[in-house]
Amino acid sequence: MTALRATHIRLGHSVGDDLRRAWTRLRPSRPLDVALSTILILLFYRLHQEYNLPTLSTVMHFTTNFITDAWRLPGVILPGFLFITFLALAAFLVYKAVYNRYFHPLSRYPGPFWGSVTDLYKFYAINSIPTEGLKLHQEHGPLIRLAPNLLSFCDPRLLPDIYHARADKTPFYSSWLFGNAVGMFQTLDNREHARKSKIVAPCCSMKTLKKFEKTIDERIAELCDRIKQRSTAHEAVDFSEYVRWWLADVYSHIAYGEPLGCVARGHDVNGLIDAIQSAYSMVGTVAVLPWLFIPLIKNALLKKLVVPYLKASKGIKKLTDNYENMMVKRSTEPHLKFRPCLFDSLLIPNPSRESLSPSEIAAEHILFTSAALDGLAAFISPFIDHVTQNPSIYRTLMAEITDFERRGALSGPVVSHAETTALPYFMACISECLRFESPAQTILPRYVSAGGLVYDGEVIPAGTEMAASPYIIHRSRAVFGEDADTFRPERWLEDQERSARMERYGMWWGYGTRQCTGKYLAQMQMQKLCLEILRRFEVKAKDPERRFVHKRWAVGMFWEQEMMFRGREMGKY
Ligand code: HEM
Repeated sequence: MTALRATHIRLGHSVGDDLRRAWTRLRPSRPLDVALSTILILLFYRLHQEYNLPTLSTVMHFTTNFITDAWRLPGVILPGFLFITFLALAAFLVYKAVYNRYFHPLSRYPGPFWGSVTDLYKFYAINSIPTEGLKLHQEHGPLIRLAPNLLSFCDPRLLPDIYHARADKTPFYSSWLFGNAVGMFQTLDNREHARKSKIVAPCCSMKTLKKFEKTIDERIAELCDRIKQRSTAHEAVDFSEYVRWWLADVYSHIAYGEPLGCVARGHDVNGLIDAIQSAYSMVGTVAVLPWLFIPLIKNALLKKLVVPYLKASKGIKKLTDNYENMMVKRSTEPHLKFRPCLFDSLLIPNPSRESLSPSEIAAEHILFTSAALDGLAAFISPFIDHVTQNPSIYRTLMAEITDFERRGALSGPVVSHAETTALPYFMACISECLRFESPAQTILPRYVSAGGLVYDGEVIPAGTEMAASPYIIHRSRAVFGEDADTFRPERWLEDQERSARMERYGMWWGYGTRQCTGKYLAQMQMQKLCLEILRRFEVKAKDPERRFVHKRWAVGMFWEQEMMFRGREMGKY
């Protein structure tokens, strides 16, 4: 709250300073500003002439007339009221836009015009940041203003100052609020997050996850069998779709004791994947206009009237239903009752620590279901594409895998997670794909904490939203090299000191204390699956000219990745 209240602190600037600064900004080198301001002034002049409404007293006069004449002129009252409301709203918006553009404490920072006047620019920025944001940073430098109170930064040295343990998230994250509780990811307050993380994070440590490695093996073996069936029939496989089905199955198996059955049945069982993807529209909207949408969806009556008709909320409902059905199944079906599952420890009361409420546990499950699918799908699809489409990378990688097979260093039926980490070139490809693709690629905003932040001699006030996009940070030439725009795994093998620096400033798992909780689960799944696919099959794009459909949402989305697989003989080497 302190951070929020501090948003409008002016840092000792006087009105005179502001006016002078605004005046210096209106110079002919900014023709777009001058043109827009002129249009605005002309528009107001026209309104003034047309409706003869030059002063506040005239507006008051109209208002009182409308009210007193109400009983006589019912046909006029509504249009009149609407007109005045419209006028008041327009005046407020213009005032806000002018304030944001010229008098806001962040007005000195460069950036897109619309970002400097309205929060609505976030609608565009949320998905365009990896491409447009990168260009803006190249043009304007390390800090750009994406919305009146939001600065995007691309200087990796700022990461520890922004993503520190006491930093609060901003309402940008307040999406998916249809339930009564929020998961860790959407928890804004750092203390509240620490409370939840203390309880949930131990479920996701590498040591705990070891017990699910055999479960992952079972699912990998099933997927590879399916792909093999298709490959013997010389049929192309939509790999991106199979990956999503596989991820839904693995998560369900680990979290509830049995797979959903997507890979076996060859479709999105219960429409769960569609449900997750449909929720994105709401995520985007709530993230951009939290002040409008959060009260709306939290209001009991509106929630009843509006929310059931939104496609996104149907998606969330499906996720919740899936969670509830699976929990009922677990408690009633004997073969599931004693199978160990991911969040078992959350359900057992433990006097030595706090517990999560049932709705908080449900929120974590729903969050994990969607994170487990999106983040990993955004990694596995492009990984297989990068390493198989580049002949030199593919040759080097396959030579390494063959060499390890020959030496008996890859066990079966599925390679172990520990074994995957021993292949240096394979691991360099993993790091390079995390860097280059950055599955979570949108901006990840935090409030500047009390006391503000000094950067380049300038004070950025407390309460400012500061955000970095992993995709942009990973293009820093100072950290990742002059060829940061190229996919080149070798960069991870050339110089130990540089590799350590790249690790230190990499934010593929996020940065600081609020890094990805599913990191170890993700690593285990992606390294084992990718290596096993490459080890068992020769992989080619069906049409190298049209390899997939790609959309940059908050995470990268891949569809229609048609690939041809041909069985390799394992153990031949
Ligand atoms: C390649 C795969 C993945 C990538 C690149 C990834 C990336 C990220 C990133 C960048 C964040 C931080 C976002 C922020 O600062 O706001 C994050 C948070 C999170 N991720 Fe992942 N993720 C992946 C897979 C997973 C998986 C498989 C799970 C769980 C099954 C998961 C669960 C979470 C959770 C719970 C958070 C919130 C952490 C918190 O706020 O404390 N992620 N992830």
